[in-house]
Amino acid sequence: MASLQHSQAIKGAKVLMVGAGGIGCELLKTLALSDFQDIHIREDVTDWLNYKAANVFPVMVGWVFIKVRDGGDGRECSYEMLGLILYLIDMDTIEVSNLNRQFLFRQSHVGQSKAKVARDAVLRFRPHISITPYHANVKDSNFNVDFFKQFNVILNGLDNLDARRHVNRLCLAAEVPLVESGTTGFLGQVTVHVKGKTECYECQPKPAPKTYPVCTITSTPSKFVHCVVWAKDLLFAKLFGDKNQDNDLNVRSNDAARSSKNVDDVFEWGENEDIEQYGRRIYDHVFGYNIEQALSNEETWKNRNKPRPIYCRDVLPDIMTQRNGNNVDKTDDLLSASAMASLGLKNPQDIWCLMENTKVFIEALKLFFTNRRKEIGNLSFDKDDLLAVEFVTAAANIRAASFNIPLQSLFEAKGIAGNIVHAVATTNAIVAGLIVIEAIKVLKKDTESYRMTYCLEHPSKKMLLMPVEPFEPNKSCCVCSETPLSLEINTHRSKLRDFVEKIVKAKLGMNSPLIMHATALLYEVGDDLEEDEIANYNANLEKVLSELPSPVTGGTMLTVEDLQQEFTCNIHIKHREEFDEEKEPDGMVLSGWTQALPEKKDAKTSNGNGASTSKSLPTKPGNTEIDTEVKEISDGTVSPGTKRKLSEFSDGSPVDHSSDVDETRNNKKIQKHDDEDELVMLDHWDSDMSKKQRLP
Ligand SMILES: Nc1ncnc2c1ncn2[C@@H]1O[C@H](COP(=O)(O)OP(=O)(O)OP(=O)(O)O)[C@@H](O)[C@H]1O
Ligand SMILES: [Zn+2]
Repeated sequence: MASLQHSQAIKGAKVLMVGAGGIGCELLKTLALSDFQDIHIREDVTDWLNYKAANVFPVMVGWVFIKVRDGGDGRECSYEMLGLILYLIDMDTIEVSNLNRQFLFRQSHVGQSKAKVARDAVLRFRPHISITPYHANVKDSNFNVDFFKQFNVILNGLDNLDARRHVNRLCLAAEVPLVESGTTGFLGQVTVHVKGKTECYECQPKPAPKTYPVCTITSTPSKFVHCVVWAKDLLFAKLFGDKNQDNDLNVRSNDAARSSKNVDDVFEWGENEDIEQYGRRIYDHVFGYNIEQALSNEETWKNRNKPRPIYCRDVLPDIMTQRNGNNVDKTDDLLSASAMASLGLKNPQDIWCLMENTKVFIEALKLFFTNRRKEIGNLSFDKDDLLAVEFVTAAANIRAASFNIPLQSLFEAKGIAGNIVHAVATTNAIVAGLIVIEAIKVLKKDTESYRMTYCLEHPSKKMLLMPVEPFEPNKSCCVCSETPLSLEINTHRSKLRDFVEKIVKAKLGMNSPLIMHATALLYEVGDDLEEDEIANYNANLEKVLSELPSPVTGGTMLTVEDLQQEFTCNIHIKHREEFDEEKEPDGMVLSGWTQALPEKKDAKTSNGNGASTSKSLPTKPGNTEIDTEVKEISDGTVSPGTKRKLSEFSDGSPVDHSSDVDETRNNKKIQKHDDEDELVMLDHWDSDMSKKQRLP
């Protein structure tokens, strides 16, 4: 399989891998094992592969290889490593949660750099390979365009849009090809991006994450996910997060008896208040009093089932320490870190009853306030923080009980709260194989054979993979073309800070922005700035646009630049007075697409190793056949974002996004910002792009 051509292409290649997580570890192993000279595989494996479909075979490099090594039947299996030079960047250390998903890591590695451990693990079976690990963020300034220029190809195994966009821009600036990848459960994809030849990673918009109207979260939940969003973004944030953050929870109580003297904010912990008392008071406020308040608004419940208020004393009359006994040994790390452990609840897949949820709620709150007091005020929900997950699960379940919504286990709630689609190791292995295949084509400069390949969940016609010829660059992409963007904004009300935070950083993904109006520099970030410059820029941040030293008004063209990313963007400003709070929560609307359909190309599809198949993809937009939408996969990876007809390739089942969770706060809808995974799109891209048919 590994032809001389392949070997020569790999020989001496200098490759940068970004990310040593689920895909990254597979990729590192597959890369290290890929450069074999000769391979004989067991017949049963060959049969299986032939049966499954020829196009699956090449992408199973890693998988097959392991099979061969494990179960060899005496046939020869030889390979020889050539001079592959690998650089590997990952900013993370290994956590317990990585162990069962990333096969290179062991318990003893917890706390160590992922990049270094991954390197060491691979060196054990490929000692001659050169792997340079960086325990660092790829957005650090030392990984600049010059750093990127030294590589023949960049391979991404990342899990968030922000880092992906950053790498995309550096690859464009350095003119180095990028092989991008992502998986979600059984779904996966690998795409190739070569400047000027194919679309860049940002040529196609990313579908907007699901958002929920504020009132659904605060008043009328109808699904468990609504309860989780409430528990995580409102209650958890209110109790343990930044006190200055806006929060839609009702913090006032007219019930003087229950709120004692804290009538202004019932969430304030009273000085002499026992922690369990405090927990019970919060419980009664959010699950009892607030529900009664909501019920008093008759109009809301005309066509809905009424919730029932729940008070702690009705579910759990006794003080918990008495019930548990005082036998909890607080010196035991686990008992003090987990409410479940402390209460003797073992199976995370069990669905707790209301009383158990109430106990977990009170116990988790107690543990936060007794053992993690210093963190309070700075916490944000982290799916890997067990105590936080326990608290959110319990709170979501109690709310669900109140609204007559079926309760869920901690395992389920964690998946929803953390926006987790459980990883499937085989998908990662397949995707890693696909990355290597595309990387080899890139190294061979075999442009014609590049394929974007999508792993489908439901194979049909014996195909698991859908390879598609890459698209040409999108002429209206603001990243790889110079098409200006347009921004509707109230120039008399919005401050420069709003523009920087909501547009330049959040939407354009710039790290170190510089903002210019004609020749006037309005804002800049950098280590080498003088103090007076910093003061000046800080003062500008607080000014409304029309009152800046060089006023920004309707008709102004702003230039925004990120020097590290070598990315420049012109933004045409349009003044607009009013914005719809629900639909345009940022109070500004950025648009960029000229709506032109990408140029048509011949509808060539092929199998993963370049041979073509007889299947062709749909030819007309608005095809009346049932389309399956292949879209953003939740860990920030992107599949076409447009409709493709998959019916010839799959059974047409839609991609399941049920676990995509979004947040709601600040009296408005906001987009999901999972700890790693932010999916952002420019306003109005979605509606138009969802109609586009990229395939000719
Ligand atoms: N900006 C960045 N710089 C360097 N590495 C990054 C950056 N952003 C993400 N990564 C790395 O990319 C990897 C993505 O891998 P993966 O999706 O498997 O996530 P994980 O954290 O390993 O697992 P999980 O998210 O399932 O807990 C992670 O190891 C993460 O540290
Ligand atoms: Zn582009």
